[in-house]
Amino acid sequence: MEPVIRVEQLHKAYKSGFVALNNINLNIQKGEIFALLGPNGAGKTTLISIICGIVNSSSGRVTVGDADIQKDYRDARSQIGLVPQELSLSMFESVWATVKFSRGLYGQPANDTYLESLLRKLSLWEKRHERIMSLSGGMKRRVLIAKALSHTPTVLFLDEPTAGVDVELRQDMWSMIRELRDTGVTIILTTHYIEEAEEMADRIGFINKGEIVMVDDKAALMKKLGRKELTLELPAPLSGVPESLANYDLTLDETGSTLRFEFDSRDDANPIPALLKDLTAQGIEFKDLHTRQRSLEDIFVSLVGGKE
Ligand SMILES: Nc1ncnc2c1ncn2[C@@H]1O[C@H](COP(=O)(O)OP(=O)(O)OP(=O)(O)O)[C@@H](O)[C@H]1O
Repeated sequence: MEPVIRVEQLHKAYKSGFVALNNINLNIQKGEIFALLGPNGAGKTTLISIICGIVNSSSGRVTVGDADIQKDYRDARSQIGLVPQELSLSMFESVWATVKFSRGLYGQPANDTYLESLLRKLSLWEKRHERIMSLSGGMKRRVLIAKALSHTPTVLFLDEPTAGVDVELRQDMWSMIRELRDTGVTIILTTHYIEEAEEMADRIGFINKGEIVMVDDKAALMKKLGRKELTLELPAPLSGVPESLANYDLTLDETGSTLRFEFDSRDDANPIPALLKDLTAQGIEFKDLHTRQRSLEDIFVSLVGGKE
């Protein structure tokens, strides 16, 4: 797949001197749903604001398609739709007028046929004559998406699309975003809900303190999530993992008293009995043991944990 967005060595220091982005490199593939996951203040909004041309970078390069966001600003911007975090709508306007006006802002010729199909796709067509103020919160969010897509962009950014929305509306947003992707729009969403990234994304990028700490396919992450960890508390510390146990994925903590064993819980054969037998044969005893499933949250915490 070819990248539709390329971010190279992107650096952002705000006027205060605060470094919000530290040499970010990232490619977004055409047609994917990419979730940018990170805690509050990680730099998610700064990153998408730079790509969308709202905030200037300190250094580095971003291209959308073949357009450089600084040199070919208009071209780059015309390929992007942005759904901001806050509801930013004129409450007295009708749905139709709002969406039509947005398209005009991009200097695009009127295309009522396209706007009709867009409003139908977002289940807004029946509401087109209603004023924004009379719509429910969910419908207002749909109007924001319609505005962002009014100039036929190929890439849609959604900044925290379901922050503060109830469970039902969240499910609704998720299926709508999937439908948009199925029509060929590349989707980039920021979220601090791990569940949202897990549910929606083809790929997930973890950002923390202005750095991309990992980018991976969701499938690869789920494989890691399929892993279980067995922890054995030993009565007497070991100086190292014995050679004869090298074929097990074992790690010893720094005290030598906790032995951890990672294994794939989806394998039919459970490796724990064999390991315990081999430990006994080595004369290694344990006073306690427990297992736990690795979660996306564990992976995230282990990635960002050392950076406090
Ligand atoms: N205009 C600004 N001047 C100085 N610092 C800023 C400015 N805008 C953002 N920051 C700081 O940059 C860091 C990254 O902010 P950003 O909004 O990009 O994070 P975020 O990951 O989107 O967080 P959230 O999930 O809370 O929206 C934060 O520490 C923030 O305080």
